Amino acid sequence: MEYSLFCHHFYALSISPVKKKLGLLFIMLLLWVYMLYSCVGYCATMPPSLVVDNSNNRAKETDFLGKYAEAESGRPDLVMSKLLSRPQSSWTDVESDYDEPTVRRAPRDFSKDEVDADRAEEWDDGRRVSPLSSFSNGSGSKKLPQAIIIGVKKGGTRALLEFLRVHPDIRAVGAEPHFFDRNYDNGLDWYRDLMPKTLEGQITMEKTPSYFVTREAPARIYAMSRDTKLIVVVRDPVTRAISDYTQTLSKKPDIPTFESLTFKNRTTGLIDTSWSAIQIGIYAKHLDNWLQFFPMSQILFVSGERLISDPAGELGRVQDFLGLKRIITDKHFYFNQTKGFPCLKKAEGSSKPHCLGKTKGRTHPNIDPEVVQRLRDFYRPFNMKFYQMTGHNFGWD
Ligand SMILES: Nc1ncnc2c1ncn2[C@@H]1O[C@H](COP(=O)(O)OS(=O)(=O)O)[C@@H](OP(=O)(O)O)[C@H]1O
Repeated sequence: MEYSLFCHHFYALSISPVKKKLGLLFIMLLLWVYMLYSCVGYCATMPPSLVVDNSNNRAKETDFLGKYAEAESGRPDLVMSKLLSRPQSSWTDVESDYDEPTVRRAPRDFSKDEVDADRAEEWDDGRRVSPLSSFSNGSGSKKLPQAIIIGVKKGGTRALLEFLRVHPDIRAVGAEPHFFDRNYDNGLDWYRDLMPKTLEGQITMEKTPSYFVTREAPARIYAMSRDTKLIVVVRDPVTRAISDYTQTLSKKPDIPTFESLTFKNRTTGLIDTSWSAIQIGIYAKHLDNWLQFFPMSQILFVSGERLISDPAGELGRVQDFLGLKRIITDKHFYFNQTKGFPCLKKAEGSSKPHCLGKTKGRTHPNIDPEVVQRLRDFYRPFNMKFYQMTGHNFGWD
């Protein structure tokens, strides 16, 4: 009897309007908390706006430069003049996506404004960080990068960064900051703010392939930290040039043929070295610029070809160079027949296989073999010099 009375009361209470409202409120609260949670997570993964008021940063930067010049009593004038000069690419205007209106552009440069779109697509490839992982990213602090992939454009830099991100001791910014070429005036605080948070012992990284051909980049990186480790992914300069051209062609189908752009004068066979696609591949010249500031031991050259044929092997060298345990091994890769490239079995922050996007691994147009041969002849002495400088034969000849 008592039992049935209790049951009756309990039943009445459990379906009472008050209980129902409370239940509804509780669900709404849960939903609200989840939405807030998601929003925080999303915001935490957004890169800070590239358009900032940098007046404050500028002051800090000047202060930093002053301190730097004092400390660098060896060659402060050289460093200061390099640091304070306007960004320019080495040699002539090598990087085509540079959009500073005061900087002269190479006359036959067709790739203006195209590169970031390419990279943004690659970065925003559906592997958005979940709210949960954003919360786990809450600890730690943002640091300036200790290692940077400085080049080369179309070398395989995105593949290398995406592979490295699998390592638990590497945290990298996905988008290209272009700090040491285009955004230097924004100051180091701006740059640091772009970086993901890291815990003690984790390495912060970024990649901006145009640094390798930017005259001011070595001095500026040196000024940030002379201990910065530099990584350059190099690829056969002829294939690299064709890859570069293919990218431009995909955005601007009306540009002249590769063959006509290659020569200043087709009859004399004079190569147009003012064309950025050609100029970037003269690695020895650009490297010279870096060696004014960094010892060879601080620069690692990754073979773009081997990054495709043996990604684990190249990643092993990179992990050693960064002083990290070899965690990324051949177990992390599989060869995707459809893509025609190695892909990750599990990408960072995901349990799914991951190949790079469609802007990586494009089909190249057929180029007149005579022109290809002429380019091979053109690059040979520069390649030899580069092999000598690096002590490594990349086998392009
Ligand atoms: N695993 C994997 N998947 C896809 N693509 C790969 C991979 N490894 C290297 N590559 C080569 O990377 C080339 C693009 O180089 P980058 O990422 O340095 O280009 S960019 O400068 O950032 O635009 C790209 O050049 P193209 O083949 O000419 O498109 C690829 O050949």
